[in-house]
Amino acid sequence: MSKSCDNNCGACSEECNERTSPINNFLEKPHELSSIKKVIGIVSGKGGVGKSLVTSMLAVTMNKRGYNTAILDADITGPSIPKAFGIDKKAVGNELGLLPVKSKTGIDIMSLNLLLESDTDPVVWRGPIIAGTVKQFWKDVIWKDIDYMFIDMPPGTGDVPLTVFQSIPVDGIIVVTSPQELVSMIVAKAVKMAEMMNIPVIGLVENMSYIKCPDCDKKINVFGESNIGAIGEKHNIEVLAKLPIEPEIAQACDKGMIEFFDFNWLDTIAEVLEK
Ligand SMILES: Nc1ncnc2c1ncn2[C@@H]1O[C@H](COP(=O)(O)OP(=O)(O)OP(=O)(O)O)[C@@H](O)[C@H]1O
Repeated sequence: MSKSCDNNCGACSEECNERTSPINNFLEKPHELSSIKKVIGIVSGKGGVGKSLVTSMLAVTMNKRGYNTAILDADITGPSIPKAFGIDKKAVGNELGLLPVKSKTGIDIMSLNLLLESDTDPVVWRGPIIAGTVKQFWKDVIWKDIDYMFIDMPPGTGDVPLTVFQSIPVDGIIVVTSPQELVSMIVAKAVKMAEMMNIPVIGLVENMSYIKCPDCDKKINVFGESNIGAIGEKHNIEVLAKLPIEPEIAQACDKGMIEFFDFNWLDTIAEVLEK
């Protein structure tokens, strides 16, 4: 029994001998026509560190390896996935459910921007509506024969990520950080949240880790020496990738060409996922 036990088993997630009622299970079933083998959440402690970019690149990496891949864009108020893939057509539905839009290389994508009339319309919604929309992307969209689904999570550890973790059976999370963040605190928070939700942390990705000198190929740590390795060790989590600051990445995203950008930074993650 936990030291702080107040005998309210209904509101507690700890398994113990004194438990009087089962742990609450808020998991939602996917659409009956969906088939999704693995669900990976991409999280970050704050916005703008490259979470959507890593989500897109992971989907591209797995798709190139021959897997049926999908992206559920749960970043409802800042959906940037359709732009990176240059998708301008809208998602449509039929009497059975909503259909994801296929990218040029065949990645299934659902994002609020694929449903809004104009992708510049702001989403001024309260938390429960946003969380409800994410649940609908899971329950009402027909995700056919998906080997790997990547969820671009909203940044932070607030209400919406919590609902996503409770309602979607996430197999593991990948934490994206950047060196200028308060990495140690951010990673600790993400790891603790994952522990509370019983979700394994697959590994860490350090984005904007360095720039490569165009003349001599030397790696320059713009934000100083990274201590992501030590932080990973402290929490027993592997650092799976370090991405450089690369203007061509930003350009590929801006032009909607991320699928055709040549990179291999995430191959280690692909191998871990395949295992
Ligand atoms: N390594 C990089 N090199 C160059 N540009 C990058 C890199 N990582 C991200 N960017 C650019 O930075 C911007 C923000 O990235 P992104 O949208 O992936 O962040 P995010 O963490 O998902 O943000 P938010 O959660 O606020 O939506 C994008 O324009 C992206 O193209």
